[in-house]
Amino acid sequence: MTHPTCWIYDTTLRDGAQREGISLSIEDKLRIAHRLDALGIPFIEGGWPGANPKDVQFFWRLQEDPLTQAEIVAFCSTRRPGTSAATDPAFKPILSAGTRWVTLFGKSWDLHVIEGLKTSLEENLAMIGDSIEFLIAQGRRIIYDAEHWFDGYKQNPEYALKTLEASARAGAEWLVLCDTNGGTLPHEVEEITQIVVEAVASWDLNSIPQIGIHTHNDSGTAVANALMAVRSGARMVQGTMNGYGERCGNANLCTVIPNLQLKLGYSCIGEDQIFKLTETSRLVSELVNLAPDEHAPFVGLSAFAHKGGIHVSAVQKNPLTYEHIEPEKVGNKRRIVISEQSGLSNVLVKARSFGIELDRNHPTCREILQRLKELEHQGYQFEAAEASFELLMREVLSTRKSLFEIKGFQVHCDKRTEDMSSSLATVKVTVNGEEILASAEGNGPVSALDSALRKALLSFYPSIAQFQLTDYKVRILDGREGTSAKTRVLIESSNGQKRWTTVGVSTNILDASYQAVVEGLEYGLLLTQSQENPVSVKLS
Ligand SMILES: CC(=O)SCCNC(=O)CCNC(=O)[C@H](O)C(C)(C)COP(=O)(O)OP(=O)(O)OC[C@H]1O[C@@H](n2cnc3c(N)ncnc32)[C@H](O)[C@@H]1OP(=O)(O)O
Ligand SMILES: CC(=O)C(=O)O
Repeated sequence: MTHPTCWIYDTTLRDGAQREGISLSIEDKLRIAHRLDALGIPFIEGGWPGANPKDVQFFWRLQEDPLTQAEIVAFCSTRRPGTSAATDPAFKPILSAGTRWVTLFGKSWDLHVIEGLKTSLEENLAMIGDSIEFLIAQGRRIIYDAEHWFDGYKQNPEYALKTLEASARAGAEWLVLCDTNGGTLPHEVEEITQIVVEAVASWDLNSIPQIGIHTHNDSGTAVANALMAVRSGARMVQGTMNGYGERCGNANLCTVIPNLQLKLGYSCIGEDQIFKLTETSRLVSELVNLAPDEHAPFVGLSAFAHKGGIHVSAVQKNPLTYEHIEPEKVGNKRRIVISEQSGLSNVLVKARSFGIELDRNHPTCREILQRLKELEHQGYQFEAAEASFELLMREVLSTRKSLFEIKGFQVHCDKRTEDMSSSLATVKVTVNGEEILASAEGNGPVSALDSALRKALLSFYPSIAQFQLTDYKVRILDGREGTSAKTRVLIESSNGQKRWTTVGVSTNILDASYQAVVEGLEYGLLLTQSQENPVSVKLS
């Protein structure tokens, strides 16, 4: 069966870069463009050559290092009122960008023509027509972005259609309906797109342009609007990776593509490429220096995370019970989260992931679940601290090895001047019956304590030298208690190959940190030992 094509047009490098907080270097832009190319996106808008020096150079750099399959597109506006396209200096850098395709945006809304451009409705039609004809005469193919299409159509449908007709008669191959202010709702997009498709078919043209859609997310409906337009006959969707864009963003292509391809049967990117979507989404968020949205549909870390016991129990029997697609199709994976919302099914799945086979009828399983729920009630949170949960599980199963025992610690903090503060920690530890007293300094109490513990244990466990504390998060659990509030500390550690997270809770921030640091070291040592001597536990 052949699937209809819906062309995906990515504008992350132009409209995406208009999001507050994003500033891309030329190198970032090149890396993103190549990743989108590898994902199979057919049109990639690179920027507005001439609007800034970076965008000019980006297109030149791409000429030296071209994309393999995507069309790179330059973006610009129609000529200025009262000039001619041939003499408008703005088109010079567009031509020197050397792209085959140019996207030209023009005004559809009479309000913008009169009040924004301060020109006549007739002159705006001439600006659209001249600009397109000029660029085509220079060998370019044109995508026409009808800015404020839906608002313009609602105010003055006759004039809005005239602007589209002017672009079609001048030779634009795509007419893209833009919901620039993002205020239009899905049913309106459906209805108006249908009207446009019919109108365009009724014009007497040598070649009938195709319709595209460009939506913004100000009403939270950018993706829904794009899908409705496709249902009404649009065959190009413009959007951005992770929905980045001006104000509330653009249609998120990481949501649009799987919906179109996996649900509505359109061909957007190769069937052997869609599994790269999650990886590409995360890479782009890394390059734009924004934390990935963990709850993003399809590609978020939590998109296929199951937390409620009822869900986990059912998903074990058949994933379709709580998943709308197979996560692997978009390169994501199923995760089972452990928390006070868990049932025995969560415990069994987690145990298996730790190499522990449990029988759900064994009373110890219930005991683990009860301990988990009691500790979460006290403020512990295990969903992000799976290393602490594994230690808890091993303790209940009596398989938690005693690698060291801490007899006590002292921390002394010294603040002498505004700029000078230091801490000194002393710990007493026993390992294999031998007692060690070690002290270390740090720039704060947690760092001093961590260093003193490592110092005490290093000669017994040399692998500790590889462990690093990679993240430290503190959360106040009952803020109304002020400085005597209960604190939860999450510590992420790494041995260079693996990362693990541990948790501590106390009204004393140092004690909470201490619990998390000690479990972090213990878990790291367990990992080292299990790499050297793999063990599995079976409890039935
Ligand atoms: C819907 C969209 O997202 S469109 C893309 C928006 N993106 C950007 O604006 C980012 C890049 N923009 C820029 O770097 C600058 O705004 C430039 C280089 C384009 C223009 O800078 P300036 O010449 O200093 O003008 P300025 O930004 O103050 O105003 C924009 C001008 O473009 C005009 N303009 C807006 N749309 C169009 C259009 N479709 N056709 C022709 N002119 C237009 C405005 O009327 C205004 O003209 P004016 O200076 O005579 O009032
Ligand atoms: C062209 C464009 O970015 C818009 O109308 O939103």
